[in-house]
Amino acid sequence: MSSLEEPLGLDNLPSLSTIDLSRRFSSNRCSTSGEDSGLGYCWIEGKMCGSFNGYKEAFIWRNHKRESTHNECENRYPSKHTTNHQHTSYCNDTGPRDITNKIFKGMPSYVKIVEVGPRDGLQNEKNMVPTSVKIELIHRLISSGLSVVEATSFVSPKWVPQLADAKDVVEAVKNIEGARLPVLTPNLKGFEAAVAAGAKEIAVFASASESFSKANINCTIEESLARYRDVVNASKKLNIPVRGYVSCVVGCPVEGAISPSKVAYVAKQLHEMGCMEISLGDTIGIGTPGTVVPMLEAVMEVVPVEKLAVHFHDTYGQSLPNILVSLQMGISVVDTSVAGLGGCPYAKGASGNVATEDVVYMLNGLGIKTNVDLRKVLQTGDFICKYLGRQSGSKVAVAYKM
Ligand SMILES: CC(C)(COP(=O)([O-])OP(=O)([O-])OC[C@H]1O[C@@H](n2cnc3c(N)ncnc32)[C@H](O)[C@@H]1OP(=O)([O-])[O-])[C@@H](O)C(=O)NCCC(=O)NCCSC(=O)C[C@@](C)(O)CC(=O)[O-]
Repeated sequence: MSSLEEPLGLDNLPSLSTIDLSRRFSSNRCSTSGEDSGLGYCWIEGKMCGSFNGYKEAFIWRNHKRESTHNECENRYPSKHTTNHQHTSYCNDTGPRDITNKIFKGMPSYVKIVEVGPRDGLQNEKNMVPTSVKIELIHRLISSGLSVVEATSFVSPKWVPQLADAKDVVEAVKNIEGARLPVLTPNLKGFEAAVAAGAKEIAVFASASESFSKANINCTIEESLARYRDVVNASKKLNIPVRGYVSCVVGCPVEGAISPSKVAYVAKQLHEMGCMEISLGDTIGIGTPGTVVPMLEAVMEVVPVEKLAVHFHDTYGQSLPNILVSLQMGISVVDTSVAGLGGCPYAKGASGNVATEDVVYMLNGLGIKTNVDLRKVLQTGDFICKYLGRQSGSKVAVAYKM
């Protein structure tokens, strides 16, 4: 192995001050006078210049269409649905600088990471993970700087025995400060149990696929929405925030492709009933930017972008590009799972969620803040992988260990 191929040690992990310098200054746009390059913030020997465009100025893909009609060049932007489109067909007057600006313009300056490892990550484990290990995992994740850690689910223990200790987990972590610890609840029974245990935030989970809804929660989409209305109404009385999930946003293990309009419909229902955030889950990880972009476009027509989160499973290794296009479309909340743990017991073949370590690494490289300490997440991933006796699903963790 040459020295170039050797993995970086933790002390040498790429950061703004290393990789960004080469990229951000290649266009010579950032000066010490603070000229805003439009690329976001630039670093010169540790000092920031320029400013990041907030997500309010997000680069919404459908605006491209609108913009291009006023534009002198029809081919300026890639067409959203044509797969045979040549992505290099920019106008002659568009230089690399403009292209770079377009790529980075809508990116948020801060991304909230919602860590779902203790719930989505552990719900599919073959062997029961002891409650004490789950509690330790949650503590370590919070110490890594993660401000939202989904702790467990109050679902039927007959359906998901791995999380049958939900009450004990919540009772042990409910007073931890500095982080929010939502739990999943499929119905009022789960909601009441969660509240009794001390949960201060919950999540409900609907599906854009009728078949998956039946397999996962034993009811139709409409029945689930009716249940969730009851749960949200009950939570409003207690001032408990509710997150809403939509699963199978690109495809379903039974039905195959799911149309963006179905996803938009369920997301709108959850939003209108009062869910404060809607997380869009590619449950079986089959999406690519080619399918994720039209799905997000449809949802963004009916739910404000600042209320949206993305939740990718990495079955086909598409999570990072999917997250990147989501950020370009203005989304600033991303669900991840430490060490890439995860999978849904009712979605055969679904592999783990995108690894927290890999997302933090990418966001660090983009100069996007997360407040998450990559070193500590890597150590936390190491802790849980050692316990489970398996290699991490995080590429960054594997590279670091090589
Ligand atoms: C929804 C039910 C309960 C319906 O299950 P059911 O069998 O139709 O419900 P039921 O009302 O007939 O009750 C059956 C038994 O469960 C009990 N029960 C009923 N509710 C609860 C509860 N809340 N907590 C504890 N126990 C409960 C109930 O009391 C009864 O007990 P019994 O009388 O037989 O002893 C069941 O299907 C279930 O628990 N499903 C959850 C499955 C699950 O957690 N799947 C993984 C979620 S991951 C996901 O959806 C995707 C996501 C969010 O990660 C995003 C992505 O990845 O894309």
